[in-house]
Amino acid sequence: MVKIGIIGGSGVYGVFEPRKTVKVHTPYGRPSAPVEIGEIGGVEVAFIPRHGKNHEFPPHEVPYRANIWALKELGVERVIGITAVGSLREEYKPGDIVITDQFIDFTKKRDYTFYNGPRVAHVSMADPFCPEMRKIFYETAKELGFPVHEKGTYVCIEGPRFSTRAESFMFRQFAHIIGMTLVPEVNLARELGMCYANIATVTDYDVWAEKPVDAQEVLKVMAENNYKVQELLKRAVPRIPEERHCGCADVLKSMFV
Ligand SMILES: CSC[C@H]1O[C@H](OP(=O)(O)O)[C@H](O)[C@@H]1O
Ligand SMILES: Nc1ncnc2[nH]cnc12
Repeated sequence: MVKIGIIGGSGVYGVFEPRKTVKVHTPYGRPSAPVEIGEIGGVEVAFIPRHGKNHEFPPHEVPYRANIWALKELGVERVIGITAVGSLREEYKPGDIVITDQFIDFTKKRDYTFYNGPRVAHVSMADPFCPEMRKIFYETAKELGFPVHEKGTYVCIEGPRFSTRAESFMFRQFAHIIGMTLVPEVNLARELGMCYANIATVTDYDVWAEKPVDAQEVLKVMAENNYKVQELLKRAVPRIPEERHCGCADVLKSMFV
């Protein structure tokens, strides 16, 4: 069984040489791409490029439910989501890594749940990210000498457009970073009792700063910083204990009505 799943974001395609590729069909359709199975530091890992093999799914059309379901079906218990984010604060600089600890949802029309009835669930999202994986990623990034923030609140917008200046000024009152894909990936993982950690790479200052953000810049900076994500995964993934001690799956005991 593959216990660790990685969902790669903009500019992150292939974090290892796949040993095999699996086509998975789910009740929610196909995932963004066939799931690649390979190894990182001797640990078996499954990988899905969130936007598809050729970046064909925009953030609001990513098949989030199929991606999470497919990983669950393969045995994954821990999901690592890699994202490119804009910065809402001076001190979160392009090239920095953020081990996100909270999010605020400004998306508008996605499939947020596996439980649309007759089974109804209200999942707790007070602490959305796995504390065990967050600690490992933060400590490993520091050890590698990468600029890393132990915490950060990610505001997730619907996209695919970037924010207006007025929106950006509003968002920076209460969040540190901004992106378009964390929701509903993180809450869907939790609904299936999986751990989720977010490794965000800052690619730009959002438009509260002088120069408007553009997609080419995001992809260019992400490509330049991709090696940090690769190194971090290589060193951190083998440190993730096989058995979970985090309590992320405990929500399942109390979420059903
Ligand atoms: C290419 S610019 C905007 C795009 O980049 C981020 O993608 P991801 O989170 O998958 O790395 C952002 O959320 C937008 O989808
Ligand atoms: N400034 C930004 N706004 C939204 N999503 C992003 N992804 C990367 N940079 C972004």
